[in-house]
Amino acid sequence: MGIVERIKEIEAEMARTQKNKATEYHLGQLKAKIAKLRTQLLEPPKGSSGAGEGFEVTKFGHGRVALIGFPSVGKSTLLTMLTGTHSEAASYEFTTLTCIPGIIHYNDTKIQLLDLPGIIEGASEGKGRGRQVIAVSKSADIVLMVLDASKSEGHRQILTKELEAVGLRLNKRPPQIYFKKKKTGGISFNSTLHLTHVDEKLCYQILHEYKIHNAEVLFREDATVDDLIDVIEGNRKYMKCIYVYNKIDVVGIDDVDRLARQPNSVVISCNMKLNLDRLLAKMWEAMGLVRIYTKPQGQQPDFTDPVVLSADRGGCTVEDFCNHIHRSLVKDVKYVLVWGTSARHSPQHCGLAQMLEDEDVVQIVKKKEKEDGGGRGRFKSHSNAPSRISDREKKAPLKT
Ligand SMILES: Nc1nc2c(ncn2[C@@H]2O[C@H](COP(=O)(O)OP(=O)(O)OP(=O)(O)O)[C@@H](O)[C@H]2O)c(=O)[nH]1
Ligand SMILES: [K+]
Ligand SMILES: [Mg+2]
Repeated sequence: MGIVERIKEIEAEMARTQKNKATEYHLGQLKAKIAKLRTQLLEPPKGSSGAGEGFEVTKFGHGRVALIGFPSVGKSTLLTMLTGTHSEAASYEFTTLTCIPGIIHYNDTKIQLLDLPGIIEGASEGKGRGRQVIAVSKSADIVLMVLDASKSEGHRQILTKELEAVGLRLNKRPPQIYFKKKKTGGISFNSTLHLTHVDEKLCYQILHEYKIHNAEVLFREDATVDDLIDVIEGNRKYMKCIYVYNKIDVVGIDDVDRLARQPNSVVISCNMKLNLDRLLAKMWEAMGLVRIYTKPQGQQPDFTDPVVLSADRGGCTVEDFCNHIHRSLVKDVKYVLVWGTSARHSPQHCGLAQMLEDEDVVQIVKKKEKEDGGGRGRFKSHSNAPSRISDREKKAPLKT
């Protein structure tokens, strides 16, 4: 019997089982069985390479965003509008059959946007090109779930379920459970607060299902069986997702208003170019990118080509900034001067551990060089010491 049939059979058994104190252990065990089967389903078929033909797109730019949604919601239309790339759009379903990348130029950065084939219910079990589409979306930094505003009820839940079935967790953070497998010593189960979903016995059952007999488990929140399974599986990806309700030109204003008020949601119309800038701003915020402008010694900062760091990938300390410029730079750095919101005063002498913030200006002072214009106090004499520069001012050359 195939894995998918096995999963269906267990789900049917769970649906038939009365939910009560006595059966919760059995149900918990069935959930673990399904999670294990789903992980097996995810393993790429023996000998296959990654996501399959037409889906191997190399990463490019400062971040990656994947367009996920049912067929004909407007994904390709949106990519064509936001990037210089044309992706075929048409009213029939499955117009797009491969992954088509475009580049969004935004805030001095390049963000790779991926158009993908529409996915349908059952995608996680391999329906259509679901498995490849979802594999590519897992490689992105954030997901834009594109929905047809005129018929999105239920679609959002279905898509969320399909993505969760392959280990994606949208707009969630990892459960606060400390879990460590041990060589010996049996299972130690502790919690820092009263638990209402999981008790020691259920935890043992779940661990037993994974043939784990020695482990340390500490619940730091009132987590559920699903949370515990997620922690044991350890292969979940926690991603931000923006719900993009497209085609609001064919929807009543009160429905549009209701959709717009939902968290992590944006309402747009590609056809009427409505609200696309708001979508870009929400996307930018979700990406959490940090632009650092370099200021060469004795010169003005270069505002055209920032070093772009990301809190999710690598981090935003002065050290990350130096490593981004080149690996061997860190050892020559005596300290750096920072202007901007992360500095208490401008410029501030900082070390490698200083966390940088978006639009900071950084000047590196190397060990052998002396500082620009003498000591800290004397630097003040340059009235043009850059502080937080607004976009407008950036355009006009700083007075020297
Ligand atoms: N009314 C309206 N129609 C739109 C809008 N955006 C796209 N469409 C239409 O919706 C249809 C589907 O658009 P596509 O961009 O092909 O949708 P898709 O999600 O890429 O479709 P697949 O590639 O098949 O998954 C096309 O006829 C578009 O012209 C919109 O804002 N309003
Ligand atoms: K289409
Ligand atoms: Mg398309």
